[in-house]
Amino acid sequence: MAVDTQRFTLLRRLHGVDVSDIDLQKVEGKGWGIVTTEDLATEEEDEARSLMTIPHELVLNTTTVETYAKESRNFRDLYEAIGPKGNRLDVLLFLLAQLAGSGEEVVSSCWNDYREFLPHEPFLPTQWSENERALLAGTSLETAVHAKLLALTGEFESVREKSSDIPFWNDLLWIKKGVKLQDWIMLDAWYRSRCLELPKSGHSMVPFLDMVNHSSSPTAYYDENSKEEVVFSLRPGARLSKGDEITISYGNKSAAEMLFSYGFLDATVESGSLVLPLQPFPDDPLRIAKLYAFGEQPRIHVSVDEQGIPKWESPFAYLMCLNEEDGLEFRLLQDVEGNREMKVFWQEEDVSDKAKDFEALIQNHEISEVLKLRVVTVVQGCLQEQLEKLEPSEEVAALQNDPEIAEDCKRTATALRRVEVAVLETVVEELEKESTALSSTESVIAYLASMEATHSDLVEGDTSPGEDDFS
Ligand SMILES: C[S@@+](CC[C@H](N)C(=O)[O-])C[C@H]1O[C@@H](n2cnc3c(N)ncnc32)[C@H](O)[C@@H]1O
Repeated sequence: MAVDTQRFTLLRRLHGVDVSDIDLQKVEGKGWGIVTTEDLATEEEDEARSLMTIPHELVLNTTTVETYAKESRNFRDLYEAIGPKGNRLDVLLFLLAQLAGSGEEVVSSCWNDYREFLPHEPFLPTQWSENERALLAGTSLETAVHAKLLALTGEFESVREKSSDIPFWNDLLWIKKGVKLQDWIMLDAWYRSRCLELPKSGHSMVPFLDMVNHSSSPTAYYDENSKEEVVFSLRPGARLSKGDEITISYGNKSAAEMLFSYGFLDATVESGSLVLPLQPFPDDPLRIAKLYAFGEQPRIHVSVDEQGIPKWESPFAYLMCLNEEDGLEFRLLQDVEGNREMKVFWQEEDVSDKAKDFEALIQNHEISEVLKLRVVTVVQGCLQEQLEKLEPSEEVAALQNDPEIAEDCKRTATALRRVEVAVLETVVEELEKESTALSSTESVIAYLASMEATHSDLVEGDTSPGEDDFS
């Protein structure tokens, strides 16, 4: 048995983690993984067969960090100085304290020792070098990774500034340990790639369970029992031979999300999806009101399922393509106390709580097909623009041949580009069909004819372009 796995076993026993018929092992291309030490089989109707039970005390989330802050005065100083908090930031602070190894007061649970089993080499795109990240140009990850790095830099600066006022942490983190932005990015990568959603404890990091790799056809799952222990069990109907890897599902995520959060693409998945940002028309006088009423970042979701069926969805595109002549109106109403509130009206009806439902709201409009055609055209234009961006530039082609760049980054970036192009091309084709069908409806033909007539009247009557020529 390798020294690493012996140490892992010791640590597991020391912290009361029970296992049966499984062990830790290196798995080709995946780092560590969990494998069976016996042939294992369950029938569909069998009771769940437990493979590992992890005590609740080892679960790391905001509750455990809060408890820990009560016990450790030094950590409490740090914890109270940094805010606002949330599960992720709390856990990152805890891991930062562990990373700094701040002595007796900040040694807790198993995380101090467990850290050595976590990946220290870069594996997420946020950890890639600048040139490696440039390989993502044109993919939906390009802006996501850039935005995440900006956010991480801001967060790190804020932690540094606030902790520098506390002599203990200033000395330990910034003088003795010389913690760098890259360390903070690594802590974020650990959290993102190892955080699970437990049914009772919520988003948590769970040591030992976090050694299980992902598969789209998983053989195991996790749960919490009545003692809030985390139980890792074989799925009903699973059949494994001795030495086979046991896997769970990390969720049904797009290729970009998998690469962003876990650093790999699942080559066995035939379906694909992606999310693109959508901007309102820059010259739309209602654009600010529309963004405000919509209440979240406008996006286009596109996907192609295992059967090759394309789908697209963009609630904002419907709102974006409507204007006052169609019956859309924003009113600022004031209550008796003088508070002002913006309300959205559609054909005189208050639809303020339905700003994401315009696809349904336009159904009964007399020119609903015209309105739908506008949306289809806008979405199609955005997808086509993204397809152009996905054409590998000369710079990307040169980076693909650069021996300094990790092969893994080249491979995954190329695979992501291929998946996104395939999804976009299929959805654009579908939109083309929808556009053709809508363009041949009577209402669209009549509408376009009336537009043309109005245009000709204007041109005929307009002999001298003057101050009113806005063309
Ligand atoms: C929760 S950890 C699993 C344990 C991990 N293999 C390790 O060595 O620590 C998640 C990470 O495992 C790797 N991983 C999990 N499933 C994988 C898969 N199907 N293919 C490639 N890598 C995988 C990725 O690096 C991912 O970020």
